[in-house]
Amino acid sequence: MLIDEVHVYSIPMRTRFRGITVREGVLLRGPAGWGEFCPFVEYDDREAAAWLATALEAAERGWPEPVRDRVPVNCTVPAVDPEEAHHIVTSSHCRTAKVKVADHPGSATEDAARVEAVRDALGPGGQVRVDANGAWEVDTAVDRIRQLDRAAGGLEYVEQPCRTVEELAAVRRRVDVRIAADESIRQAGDPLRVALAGAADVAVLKCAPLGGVRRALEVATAAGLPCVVSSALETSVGLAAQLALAGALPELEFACGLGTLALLEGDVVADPLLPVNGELPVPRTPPAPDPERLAAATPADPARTAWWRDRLRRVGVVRTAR
Ligand SMILES: O=C(O)CCC(=O)C1=CC=C[C@@H](O)[C@@H]1C(=O)O
Ligand SMILES: [Mg+2]
Repeated sequence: MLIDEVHVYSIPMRTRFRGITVREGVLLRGPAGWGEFCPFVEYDDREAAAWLATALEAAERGWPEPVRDRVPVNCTVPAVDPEEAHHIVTSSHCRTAKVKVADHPGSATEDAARVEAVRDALGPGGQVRVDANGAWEVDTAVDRIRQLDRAAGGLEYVEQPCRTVEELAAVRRRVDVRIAADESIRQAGDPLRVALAGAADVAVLKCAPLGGVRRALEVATAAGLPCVVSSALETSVGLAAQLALAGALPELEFACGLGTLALLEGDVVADPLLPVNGELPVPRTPPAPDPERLAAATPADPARTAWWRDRLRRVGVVRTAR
């Protein structure tokens, strides 16, 4: 590795999201700039290796040329009450909102109320999409999608309603709403399977778990579906890589899930990648961390810094051994 500087960060989330209340990771500096290594803590070293490849691509090599310089983004609405959902959407100024649903068993009524509030906040011209993170069985998915489609006055798409590709295909045959595959793309190892199985209308790409911008562009070509780039809850350093991917995709039909910095209580750069009028710029190079913000984001517990440094070392070994 050509890395000459490493910083561990820890930033609280504004609202619990994906079961997480604090986001942690490592920032690496190499000859091309800064990269972010932030696999979720439960991932093993093999899975984390793709995240390191993404960080090293940014730090050591840089990204391919973009074909656009701005990307429309959605705001992300966690599993919060309708009032808070309304507030998140209006304060984001985004024209598309992604709403988390199926957060816990028995959430159907709350989900519908949240989606109604989001539609109210957006008005008739906005787009509402939902993400169930694979929580439903096929019959439940069909019922819930119909119910949420009514609550939204029309859904743009539903992301990962069920866990498997076969279930997605079965749901897709029974509902009119588009199906987007997220976990099925990044965990299947064979993104073509999603398209061939007729399982999805949209592919959600996250460059961190796919192993970098170039690798994610190959996945986009292989999938042959319209793509949406979505974040992995990075700081602005990692978000820049996701924006490089969104900027380099030949076609971009939908808003991307890259408005997630608003979910964090802080950031590590002086000019955070927060959407303005529902858009983010496509950076040519990663932004450099700001020393004061970096210092403020240093973990209070030195054991967390040691844990991340050790993880980085282990994953570096796994990656080199491949
Ligand atoms: O797509 C978005 O609007 C935001 C990103 C987002 O929803 C996610 C980021 C990271 C982990 C995932 O559980 C989650 C997702 O399921 O898409
Ligand atoms: Mg998702």
